[in-house]
Amino acid sequence: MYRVKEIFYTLQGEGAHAGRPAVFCRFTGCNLWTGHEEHRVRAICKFCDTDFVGTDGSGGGRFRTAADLAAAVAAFWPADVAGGERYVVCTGGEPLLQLDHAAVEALHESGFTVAVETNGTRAAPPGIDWICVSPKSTAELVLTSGDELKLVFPQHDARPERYEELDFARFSLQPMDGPDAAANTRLALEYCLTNPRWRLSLQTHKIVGIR
Ligand SMILES: C[S@@+](CC[C@H](N)C(=O)[O-])C[C@H]1O[C@@H](n2cnc3c(N)ncnc32)[C@H](O)[C@@H]1O
Ligand SMILES: Nc1nc2[nH]cc(C(=O)O)c2c(=O)[nH]1
Ligand code: SF4
Ligand SMILES: [Mg+2]
Repeated sequence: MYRVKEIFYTLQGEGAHAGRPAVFCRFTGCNLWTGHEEHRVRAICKFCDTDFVGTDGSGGGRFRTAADLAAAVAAFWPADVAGGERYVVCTGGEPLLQLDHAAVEALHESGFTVAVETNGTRAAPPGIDWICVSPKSTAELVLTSGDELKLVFPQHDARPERYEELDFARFSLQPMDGPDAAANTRLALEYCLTNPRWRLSLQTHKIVGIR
């Protein structure tokens, strides 16, 4: 059984694939925060910008099999668009609590290239086409290689230097959204200017006002 908060079609807003049309499949639940505001101060990850509780979002639900999940995702890829690769971003919550090899295979069989946004604390099933790891605070990192390491910045207990020798093809620094978003954007861009292995990742979907 897969529990999904919401499924929607939009542009990938962040990181190396920003601007790319994608179906987002947001899985319910996370191992670093319950998702309830009253627990945020005690959570390992305290700055989450996302509601991942329940299965009540648009396109959300409980899907019994991998084929059911893939069919639900495929229903959001517009039928009337020509060209381009079908692309799905599995996120959450923490997608690697639920995404397994069967789901990845079923998504491939439905014609999708499969990307994942993960906090990196759980192993990934084989076959994922793009793994973006976003380390959080003191949480132990299990996924130490992948396609992109996208660090939310600044985190006093998760500094960029700790990750920059890991085996990732791309290093992205994403300003922490919240009350200090403007100052954090300034800090992130200044860090990239002085540490050119890192590239600035803006949450462009928020800038243009889409999901
Ligand atoms: C909501 S998370 C879900 C996927 C996974 N649990 C993770 O943390 O990577 C999706 C992306 O949003 C980023 N994110 C969450 N809260 C943020 C915030 N306040 N500012 C900037 N990025 C944030 C995460 O670091 C991650 O890259
Ligand atoms: N447009 C858009 N791009 C995104 N990239 C990562 C997101 C996420 O919440 O995982 C996200 C999101 O929520 N919306
Ligand atoms: S790990 Fe990801 S989903 Fe979980 S609380 Fe942090 S940002 Fe949100
Ligand atoms: Mg988001």
